[in-house]
Amino acid sequence: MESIQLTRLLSSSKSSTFASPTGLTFRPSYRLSFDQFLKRSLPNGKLKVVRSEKSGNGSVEEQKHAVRLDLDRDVSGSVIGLNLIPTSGDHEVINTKVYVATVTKDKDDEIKKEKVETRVTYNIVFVTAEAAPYSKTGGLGDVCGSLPIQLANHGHRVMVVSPRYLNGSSADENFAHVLDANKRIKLQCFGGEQEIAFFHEYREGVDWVFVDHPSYHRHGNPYGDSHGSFGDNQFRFTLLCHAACEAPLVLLLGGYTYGEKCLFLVNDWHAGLVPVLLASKYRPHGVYKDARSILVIHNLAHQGVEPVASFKNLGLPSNWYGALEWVFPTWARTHALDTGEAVNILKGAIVTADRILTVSKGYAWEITTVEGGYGLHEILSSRRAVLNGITNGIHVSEWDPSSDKHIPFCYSTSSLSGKVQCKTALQQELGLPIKPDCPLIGFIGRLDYQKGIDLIHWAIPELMEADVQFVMLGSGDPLYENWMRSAENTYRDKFRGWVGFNVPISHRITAGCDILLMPSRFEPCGLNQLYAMRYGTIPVVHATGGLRDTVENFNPYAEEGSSEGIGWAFSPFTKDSMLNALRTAIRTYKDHKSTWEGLMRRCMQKDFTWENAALQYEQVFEWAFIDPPYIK
Ligand SMILES: Nc1ncnc2c1ncn2[C@@H]1O[C@H](COP(=O)(O)OP(=O)(O)O[C@H]2O[C@H](CO)[C@@H](O)[C@H](O)[C@H]2O)[C@@H](O)[C@H]1O
Repeated sequence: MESIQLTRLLSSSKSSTFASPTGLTFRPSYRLSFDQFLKRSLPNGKLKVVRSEKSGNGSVEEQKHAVRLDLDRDVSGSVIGLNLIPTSGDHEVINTKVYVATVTKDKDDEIKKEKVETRVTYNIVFVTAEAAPYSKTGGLGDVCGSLPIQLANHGHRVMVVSPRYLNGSSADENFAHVLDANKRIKLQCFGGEQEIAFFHEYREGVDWVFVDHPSYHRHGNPYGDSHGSFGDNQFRFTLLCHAACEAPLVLLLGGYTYGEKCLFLVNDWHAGLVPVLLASKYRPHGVYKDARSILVIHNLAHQGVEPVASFKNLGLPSNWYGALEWVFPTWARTHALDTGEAVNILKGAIVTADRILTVSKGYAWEITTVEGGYGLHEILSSRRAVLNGITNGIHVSEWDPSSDKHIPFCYSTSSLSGKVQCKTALQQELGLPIKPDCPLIGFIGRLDYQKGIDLIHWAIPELMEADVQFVMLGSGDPLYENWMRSAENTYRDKFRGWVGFNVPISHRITAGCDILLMPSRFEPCGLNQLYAMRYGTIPVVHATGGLRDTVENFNPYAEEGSSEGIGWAFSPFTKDSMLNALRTAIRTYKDHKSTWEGLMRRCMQKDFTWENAALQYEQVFEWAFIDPPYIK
């Protein structure tokens, strides 16, 4: 069987940068390598046929992206078609409407199936404090490391801008293939000119762009070290935002810039100055008039709040203070003379971005409530018309029990035996008694207030009375790190606490455990429960935000025993409610083996690919460009 893609350029969508059709350009899908393109004109002269053969494992082969489609004209000068040619030099790309037809042929060359879909492609610029595998402290890194690749697979031109962190550890190896882009620029902020350099790697169809500055080179993680958060984080992420606004204008990637008509996807407060800069610094000078920005909120608890005096450092016109202005309620002030005034970067992004997204539908609603809005619920409610929730996907090839290189035995729905082997191997690795039938419960995550770690702390004495084993992997609050160490001594045969951040171990725990516990106080989406399900590990979660959206409660008595549930979502947020859910899960595991296997299979069959989410993102992109910029 071979697959042929027909790509036809029909029209530009709102090509305001290029007044006449002669300016139309199209950047072909990154899924196809240049050498695989076969140019063919159809009789009407307007259709080009592009042929692609994928490699055996379905992966993409070598890609060259300095490619331009030039216009074919008839003698009168009218456009009649397109030519595909290699190109170099500065070249602006605008949005195009691409009709993609997939035709499947059998060996006798008979057409069996034809599927035609319309896609508008965009120049997308992610701005983020972390992007895996280069940098990751949590789910933000996962999302910004995988969603861009999916969008590039859909034919969009995608750049991800994040800092080039170097901390002198083996993690620096993650940047081994990142090269100096030979572009230094000076940014106006913090009382003078700050010089930064751009680095770049083109990988999996995405331009990974890194902002380099000495303040990104230090021990610790992207935000802090063992002494706490870095004191100059506002400076470090202000640089990121200024640099990200310049990158589409100044960086020649694959021979041409991204240009002004791009879509900024601004992730969390670290990137929050981008929409404020677009509105205050660029648009008044006629730049980025056709760009749009979408704020993606992964965690509202962190807002980038600093003293008012720091406003002058941000490189914003002074009359824009109001956008970032923030006054703490009286109860949150520290002393009688504290006026509560501050600058809040996330708030600035909420009031200037064209649209707002969060990482699940449930969380999109929660942040408009007093309980979930962290003081921003009223502002967020006022923008409800442009606020949407899209549940994250996961990197399904990185998290795949049938091929995971971090786990000792692979398995799949058709052969589950590897799972119990992963479990006994994990028990052995952790020095726990090897008991294949003893329910093994896992927790992976940051040890902080959000993750409900206090609930686990209070529940452990009761839980340890049952015939169970418990393993925790996490770092964060030193109080809980020390508690994990001491609990190991108290429950030698039942409890293990691994303090640290370790990706291979997180895979082994995900595969080896029977149950994954996530008692998060709030959870915008949550990825660990999705990874767990893919590995047939049943989630027990607090029914909040994305956890409630993704973990359908299993009720053995519902629907005459054929409940489609895939885990347990407990509520309210109390120790007893969590223990009840865990006891039900443990009982089901021990006494109802076939029910448990059904749960495992249903979990593993769930579709958490990025494909689903990417289509929803594309819908929101379209809406963003239908409306004029929120702040003109
Ligand atoms: N000690 C450790 N060792 C190894 N790996 C570890 C680890 N601790 C955590 N991880 C990994 O970090 C990621 C955590 O992702 P989550 O989505 O669960 O939470 P996080 O709160 O960071 O993300 C925020 O952003 C994401 C993305 O939008 C939202 O899903 C989430 O709700 C929101 O709080 C997972 O890949 C997990 O395996």
